Amino acid sequence: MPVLEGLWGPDLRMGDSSLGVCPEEAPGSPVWAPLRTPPVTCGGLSLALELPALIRQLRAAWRARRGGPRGPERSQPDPWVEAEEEEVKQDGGAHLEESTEKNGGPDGRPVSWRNQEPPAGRADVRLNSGPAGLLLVERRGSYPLIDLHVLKTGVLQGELQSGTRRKHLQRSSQTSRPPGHLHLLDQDYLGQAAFMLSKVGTWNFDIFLFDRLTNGNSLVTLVIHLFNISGLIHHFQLDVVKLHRFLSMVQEDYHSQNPYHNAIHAADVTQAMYCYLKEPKLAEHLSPLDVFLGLMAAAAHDVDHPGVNQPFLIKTRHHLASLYQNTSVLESHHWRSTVGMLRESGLLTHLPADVTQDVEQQLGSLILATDISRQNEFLLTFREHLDHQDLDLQLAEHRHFILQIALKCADVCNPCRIWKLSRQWSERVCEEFYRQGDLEKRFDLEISPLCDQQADSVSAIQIGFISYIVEPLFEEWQRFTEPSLLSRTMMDHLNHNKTCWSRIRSPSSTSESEENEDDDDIP
Ligand SMILES: Nc1ncnc2c1ncn2[C@@H]1O[C@@H]2COP(=O)(O)O[C@H]2[C@H]1O
Ligand SMILES: [Zn+2]
Repeated sequence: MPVLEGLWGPDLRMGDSSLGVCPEEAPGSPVWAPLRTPPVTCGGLSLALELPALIRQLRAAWRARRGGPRGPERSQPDPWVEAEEEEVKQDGGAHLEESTEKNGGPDGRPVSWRNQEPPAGRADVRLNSGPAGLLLVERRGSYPLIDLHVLKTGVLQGELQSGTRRKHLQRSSQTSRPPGHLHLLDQDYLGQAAFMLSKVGTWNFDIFLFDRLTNGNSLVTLVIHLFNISGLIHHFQLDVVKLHRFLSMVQEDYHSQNPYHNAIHAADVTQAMYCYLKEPKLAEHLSPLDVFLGLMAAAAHDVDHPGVNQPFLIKTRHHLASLYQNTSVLESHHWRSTVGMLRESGLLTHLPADVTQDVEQQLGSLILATDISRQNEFLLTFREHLDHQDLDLQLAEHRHFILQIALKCADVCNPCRIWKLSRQWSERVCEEFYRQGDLEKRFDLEISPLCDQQADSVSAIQIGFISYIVEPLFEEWQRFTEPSLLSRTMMDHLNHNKTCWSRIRSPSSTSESEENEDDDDIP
C-alpha cells in the first residue's frame, strides 16, 4: 500500500494486542480525587441537580439576563466583522495587536502578556505570534468557507480570497436554529438523553443517538454535564451561563454541513477524552486544571473546520494559510478562535490574569498537538518515555505531554469504537475527503491523496489509517495505561474493525452486504 505508507509514514507497529472483553465503566476507578467536592452553587445557580433541572435553571437564568426569550442574534451579516477581515487581509495581521487589546477581556482587562514567551515546557505553542510577533486572536466570524466563485477565477489569477460576504450568507443559512439562542433539550427526549448521560463514561456511548436526542446540541449538553460531574464548575467557580454561552459559540462555529468535522465529532472526541482522563494510571495524578484543559481542548479542537485540509488551503492561497505561514494552519485557527470565544464569553474573567494566560497557552499546545502531520514526532517521544519508564506524572510538564497524547488518541479513536459507530465515522470522513476531491476536480486542481472517490475506496483508506496511524498510537497508549480494560477493549474493536474492512475490500471471503449486517461482536 505505497500511497498510504507515503502519506502516513512507516509502519511503527509493535507487538500484537491482547484480546479482552467489552467492559462497562470500570467500577471504582479513581476519578480525580481532588475534584470530588459536591457542586453546590455557582453563579447563583444550584448545581446539585439532575440534568433537566439544571437545564431549566439555565434557561431561566439566560432569559433573565437577556431580558427576553432569545439570545443575541448573530445570523445577520455583520459589516463590522467583514470590514475587519478585509483589514486582516490588507495589513497581514499587524492590526491584530489593537484588536487583541480591544478583546483582551470582556472586562477590558489589559492583555499585558501579549509579547511574553510561552511558559517553559510549552514548546508546542510555536505559532502564537503573527507576522509582527503579536499574539493572534481570531474573532468569531472568520468562518473559512471556500468561495467557489473566487476559487475559479482566483486560482487562475493567483489571488484566492476567502469571500467574506458569501460566507456570511452561507453561515446564516446553514443552521436551522437562530444562532445564540439557547437550544436546550426537547422535553420529550430529556429523559432518554439524561439516561444516556448517566453512562457517559462507557466506551460504547452512541454519540449519534445522543445528538439526535439533544436536538443537535450534543456538544453543549455533554460538556456542561462533564464539567458538572467532574466538579470543575464548582472548583473554578464558573458562571454556568457564561459556560453555556461559550460552549454554544463553540458548537455553533462547527460546520454542521461537514460530514465529519462537525460538532458531533467534537462531542465524540470529548467523550473519549473523558474516558481516557478516568484511566486509573492517569486519573489520580490529574489536577482540576488538567481535567479542565483536557475537556476544553477536546471540545474546541476542530472548531470552525472548513471541511478541507491544509494542503488545500495552501494551494488555493486561503488567507488562513498565509496568516499561519502554512504551518499547522487549521490547528492554529482552531486554537486562536477558541481563545477569541473564551474572551468574548468572559468565562475566565474572574480568574487571575496569569491563570487565564496559562490556560490559553496550554489549550494551544494541546490543540496544536492534534496536527496529524506531527504524529511521528509525538509517537517517538511517547515510545521513548515508555521504554525508559521515565514519565513522572507529578511533573506538570509530563502530565501535559500525556494530555497531548490522550487528545491525539481521542481524535483518532473512531476505528476503536464498536463497528456500528466506527463504520459511520469512516464513511463520514471519507465523504469529506471525496467532497474535497470533487472540488479539486471541478476547479482543475490536482486531486489530493485519499480524495479521489474512483481510486480510493473507503475500505482501503481505513486499512491504511488503522495500520499507519491508529494501531501504532494505541499500542503505546495501551502500554502506558496497562492494565486497562478500556485499552484492551479498544484494541479488540480496532482488530475487529480492521478485519471487517479487509473483508469488505476483498469480498471473496465475505460480501459487503453480509459485512454490513455485522453487529458489534468481536470475531
Ligand atoms: N477513520 C478515519 N479514516 C481516515 N482518516 C481519518 C479517520 N479518522 C480521522 N482521520 C483523519 O485523522 C485526522 C485527525 O485530525 P482531524 O480530526 O483534524 O482530521 C482527521 C482526519 O483527517
Ligand atoms: Zn478532530
